This record gives sequence, C-alpha cells and structure tokens, in this order.
Amino acid sequence: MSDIDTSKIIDGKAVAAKVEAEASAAAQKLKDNGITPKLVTVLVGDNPASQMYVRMKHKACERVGIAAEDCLPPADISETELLDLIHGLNEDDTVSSILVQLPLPAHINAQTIMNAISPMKDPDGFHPFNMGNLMINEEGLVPCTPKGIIRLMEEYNVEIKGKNAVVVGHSNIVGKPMAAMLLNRDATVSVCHVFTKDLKLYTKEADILVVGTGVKHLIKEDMVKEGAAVFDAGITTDSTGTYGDVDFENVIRKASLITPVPGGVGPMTIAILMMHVVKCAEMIAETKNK
Ligand SMILES: Nc1nc(=O)c2c([nH]1)NC[C@@H]1CN(c3ccc(C(=O)N[C@@H](CCC(=O)O)C(=O)O)cc3)C=[N+]21
Repeated sequence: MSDIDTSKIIDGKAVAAKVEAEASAAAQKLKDNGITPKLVTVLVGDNPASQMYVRMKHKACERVGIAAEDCLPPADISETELLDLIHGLNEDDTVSSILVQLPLPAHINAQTIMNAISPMKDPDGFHPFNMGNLMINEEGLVPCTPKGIIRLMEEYNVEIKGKNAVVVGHSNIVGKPMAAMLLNRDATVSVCHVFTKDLKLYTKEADILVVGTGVKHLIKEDMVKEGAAVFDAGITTDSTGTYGDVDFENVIRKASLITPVPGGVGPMTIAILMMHVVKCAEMIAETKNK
C-alpha cells in the first residue's frame, strides 16, 4: 500500500460533483422557465443491488434539484403490462426521463423494453435511435458509463486522437458504446471480450485501457503498458469487499492514470445520468416551443 503514487488516481467523485453542479445549474434555468426536469425510475422486482443503485440515482436527483419518482412493478409483471406502463410514461408531459433498471427478470426481453421508451426520454441512451446516432458520430443521449469515462479523459487531459485504445468487454451498455466514442475521437480501437484468444497481446499495446467485464481483477500488472491510462467500469462486491476488473494496487505501478473502484467510474455514471435527464427536459421544452 505504501508505494502507491496517489497523484495517478483519478478522482471520480470530484469530477462527478463538478458535473452534478453543471446539471444543477442547467436544471435551475429550466425551473426559472417553469419546467421541472423529472426522472421516473422503473424497478421490477426486489433485487437488493438494483434497489441500491436506484436509491443512489434518486439521491443524486435530490442533490441536483431534479424531481424523481419510483415505479415499482412486481417481479411477475408481464412484458405487455410493462410496455403499457412505459407507454403511459411516454405520454405523460410531466415526465422528462424514463429509466428502466437493468437487469430485468428473464421472462421480459430487455431490448423490447428499451425500444419502447421514447428516444427523447431515454437518459440511458439505450434506444436504437440514440445508439445509431452514436455510431454515426452524432452523440446525443449516449450510454452514461462510457460518456462518464470520456469526461474523465477530458478532465485529466488524456489525449485520444491517434492513440491505441483497447476496450475489454463488448456489452451494449459499456464496451460497444465506449468503442464508438473512442472511434468518434479518432483513436485506434480494439475491442476484446470473453472469446478473445490472447487478451494480454492487446492490452499490452493500450495507451488507453477501458475495462467493463464484471470479472474481478481480470487485468493484472503484466498486462498493462507502462504509462497507460486505465479506466475500470467493473464492480464486484463479495464478502471481502468491493473490487474492480483491474488489480488496482499492482496495475497502478504501470499506469500514468487509473480509476479506483469505488470512487472512479461509478459516480460519473450517475452524474452523467443527471446531465441527461436535464437534456431530455430541454429537448422536450424545445419541441413544445416549435
Ligand atoms: N437502466 C440502467 N442504467 C444504468 O445506468 C444501470 C443499470 N440499469 N443497471 C445497473 C448498472 C450499474 N450502475 C451503476 C451506477 C453507479 C455505480 C456507483 O456509483 N458505484 C459506486 C460504489 C457503489 C458500491 O460501493 O457498491 C462507486 O463505484 O464508487 C455503480 C453501478 C448503473 N447501471
């Protein structure tokens, strides 16, 4: 522990506080014009981890000055019933944003639900319209975790253009949108995943390494290039503690910058979500004025 160079540690909490202050100012502007941004979270069932995350999102709304409402359908709600609920929220002019907490129970197709949320009320950026715009470098509402990582790169002056960026994990919520954002900023991007034959071959060449797999301490010191900037979007909690996908205490020796878990990427996800809720409210206000 004693040989850790703390100047390399990215302070996700501090940047998140800055982003939340920006969201708060933008929310206040809307409120001065008679519009209160409002987030409705939809949490199906009673998964304790999901309950904690939703609670954190509501607390953030409170800090920022965004109205928040909790929708708690039972675990056995049918897909059709959930779709009806979302259609109702789409039609409700007082609702600026709809967040359906993932994972959903197995009998519900998550993408079918994401597709039903109005793309203008989609603070997660998971709707195919928003994902498609991301792919063509028209970033509007985009997934919050990769957007938060981009903001951290900006705050810490991590150059992206022309750099070797390696993304480990190819999920729709982290890896794929992260790769698109890095490509939009002219990095050379490799995407590795569970079927990659020789992970280290790629990670060793990364100037920028982003990891989002949910595999505790997947990335070891010998897999990282000297001077790399390392962003850890993984989080695993077990009886011994909370861990990222990166073996932080060892990898920090090689890295020039590194996000801790907790206190790195997680708080940014929530801060960007707040920004997006305000953005949704702004977009709805604009279409009303036309
Ligand atoms: N529709 C939807 N949107 C999401 O954005 C979404 C989701 N579903 N399902 C689950 C994942 C997970 N997620 C996190 C957000 C913040 C932290 C966070 O702030 N974590 C703290 C610590 C929490 C702890 O100590 O366990 C930190 O890293 O410092 C973590 C995880 C959003 N998700």
